[in-house]
Amino acid sequence: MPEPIPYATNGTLDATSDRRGLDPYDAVLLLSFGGPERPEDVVPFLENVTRGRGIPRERLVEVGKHYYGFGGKSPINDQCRALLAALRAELDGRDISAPLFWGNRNWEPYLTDVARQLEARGYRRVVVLTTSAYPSYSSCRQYRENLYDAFHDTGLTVERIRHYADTPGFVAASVDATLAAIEELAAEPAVPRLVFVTHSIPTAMAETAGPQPHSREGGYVDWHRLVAAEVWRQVAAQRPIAAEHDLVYCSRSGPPTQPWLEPDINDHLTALAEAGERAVVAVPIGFVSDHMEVIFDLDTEAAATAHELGLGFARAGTAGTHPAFVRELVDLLVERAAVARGELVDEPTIEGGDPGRYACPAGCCPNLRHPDRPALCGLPGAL
Ligand SMILES: CC1=C(CCC(=O)O)c2cc3nc(cc4[nH]c(cc5[nH]c(cc1n2)c(C)c5CCC(=O)O)c(CCC(=O)O)c4C)C(CCC(=O)O)=C3C
Ligand SMILES: [Fe+2]
Repeated sequence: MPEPIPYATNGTLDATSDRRGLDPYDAVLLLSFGGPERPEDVVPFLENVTRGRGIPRERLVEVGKHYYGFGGKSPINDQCRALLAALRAELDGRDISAPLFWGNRNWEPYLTDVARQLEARGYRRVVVLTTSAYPSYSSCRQYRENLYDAFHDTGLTVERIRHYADTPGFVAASVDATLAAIEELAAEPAVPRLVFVTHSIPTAMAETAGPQPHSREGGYVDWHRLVAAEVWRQVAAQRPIAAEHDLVYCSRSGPPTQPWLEPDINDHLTALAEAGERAVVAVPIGFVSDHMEVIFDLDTEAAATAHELGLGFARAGTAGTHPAFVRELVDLLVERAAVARGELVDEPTIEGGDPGRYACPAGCCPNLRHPDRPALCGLPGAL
């Protein structure tokens, strides 16, 4: 027997074993960002993430401190393990025995290693779901480039589910989490204002994000605005909240000369306090789990800013392993398999949502530095 593949969720290790339910796929792959597990991992992890990305050294020192402040361990890998367990249970509950594997772009278990293991075991066709819900270079094409790097010299076919931020299950998880955060502010006399938060990206990346048509702000921002408005609408139907809501950003990096999406959450909290707002709920719709950006940029930094300003502050959870989200992801896998079999499918989204793409058109979310870098999961012949 060859070595077992780490992180196979059901012990089914070769492609000829039982793999019912997602035909024609013989395996599912959860693809995530990765994060350090111990202090010695922090520097090599940051080097992996930022190789060739032009991030100033001071920013790296600063981000390293965020990790060391949490013992050198990011929560993201444990969150992936929890998501794998939840997905396995949901798949089993639907009698889908296709094996589920896990690989990361920037840390162990590395995607490249998993790709080789799958090839060695005779897998042929894999469906991928990423822990990244929106279109943009950083949140979509960069994952597709890394899939190319890992799989292009294997015999495997790799396909992926569509973008899922605007699906009912992702939104339901965020609505529940926002209601829970509002409860935490119950002692505040003022009605809270919902401040939606996502990862800032360079404006040049934002303006070219996502398939056409999109507004001048680009597909990344458009998708967030739609999701934010829908979460606000569903929460407002159940609790008194402020009529206005906002979309703001965290985790800016890059050189100061390069424009990134604004406002930063800390600046925005200051502006809200000055305008007389008394309480806010930060809703991190841009993230799928409570990883380092969430526990540092929001729970540590933004919470401290709010405290200094005398602003009531609570942070809603991310989708994580919320049952509605886990069910949605499995629905999307089942839907993707039906598409691969050539069947017609519904593509559920929230009102006004874009169903996203199974395969990206040419030039979608372009790599602005290296436009010719190959990527998987595109339309045939499209770069
Ligand atoms: C859109 C987006 C998401 C959301 C979508 C998705 O989830 O994919 C995301 C997620 C994440 N980003 C993460 C970590 C980092 N991102 C960095 C740098 C960057 N992120 C960018 C964008 C995004 N990033 C960009 C444009 C850069 C600049 C450099 C470049 O152009 O590539 C850096 C370098 C240092 C810094 O500058 O901050 C680090 C350490 C972690 C792991 C957290 C953990 O460990 O718990 C996660 C989930
Ligand atoms: Fe990032």
